[in-house]
Amino acid sequence: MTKNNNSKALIEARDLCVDIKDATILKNLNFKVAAGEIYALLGGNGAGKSTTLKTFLGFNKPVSGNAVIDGQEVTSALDSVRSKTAYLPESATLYPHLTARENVSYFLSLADIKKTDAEIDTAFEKVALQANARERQLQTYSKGMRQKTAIALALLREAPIFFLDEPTSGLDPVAIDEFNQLVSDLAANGATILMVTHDVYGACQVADRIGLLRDGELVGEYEAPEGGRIDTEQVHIAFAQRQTA
Ligand SMILES: Nc1ncnc2c1ncn2[C@@H]1O[C@H](COP(=O)(O)OP(=O)(O)OP(=O)(O)O)[C@@H](O)[C@H]1O
Repeated sequence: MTKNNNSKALIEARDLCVDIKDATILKNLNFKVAAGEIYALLGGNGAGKSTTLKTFLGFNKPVSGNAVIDGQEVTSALDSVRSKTAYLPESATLYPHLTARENVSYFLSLADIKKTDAEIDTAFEKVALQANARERQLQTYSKGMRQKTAIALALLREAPIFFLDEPTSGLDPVAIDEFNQLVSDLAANGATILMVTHDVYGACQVADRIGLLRDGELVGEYEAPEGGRIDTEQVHIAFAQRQTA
């Protein structure tokens, strides 16, 4: 896999340093995610995954270095950057008492985006959200179905860049496979995806590249071979060593 070699970087950490309450959390973080690439930032508890995501979402201001999205520094071009990005938190922040269709329509109207019912149905079809579920309140949904709704919304917003926070935690194995397929399809259609996770196996299944994060530093990068996957055992060993080093 060499997607990243020729494509423009849409997500980039450049010598990124972030402090939280006087503690240095991210230490000179450098990585690039190319257009159409799936990059998994893998790390144990407290490694700095959420801090990295929050920095790219504009909630943390770097003390030095840059978080750059599509060539723009996040903190100085927040509105522009946010219009290009979709964020899927660990628990989707949609309204439980609204149906999937109502949720999507409501959030689109907030963003002043007009879509027809047919276009909304096309998005639901792309994420394989069954027709008979679309008019049900989200409080009756599984986590996998809520994620599908959130991704359908992102597709309708035409956001080309996705940030996924522990996307497969709490999903059963079938839902994980389905989700990974959906993420691969998104990337195949041009989406750029940064996911943070502590799931070595899941990251190796879906990512084009993995960055191993430990104690706020990138300590290794792994790339899938052309047409293949990143070797789970190699990453698992490195992950375990890094945890105990
Ligand atoms: N609001 C905060 N106040 C104090 N320390 C914080 C705060 N947020 C994060 N930290 C610290 O920053 C470090 C990185 O946390 P972060 O949440 O980014 O890690 P993570 O890799 O996402 O971990 P997890 O997998 O447990 O969610 C940790 O040591 C954490 O205690």
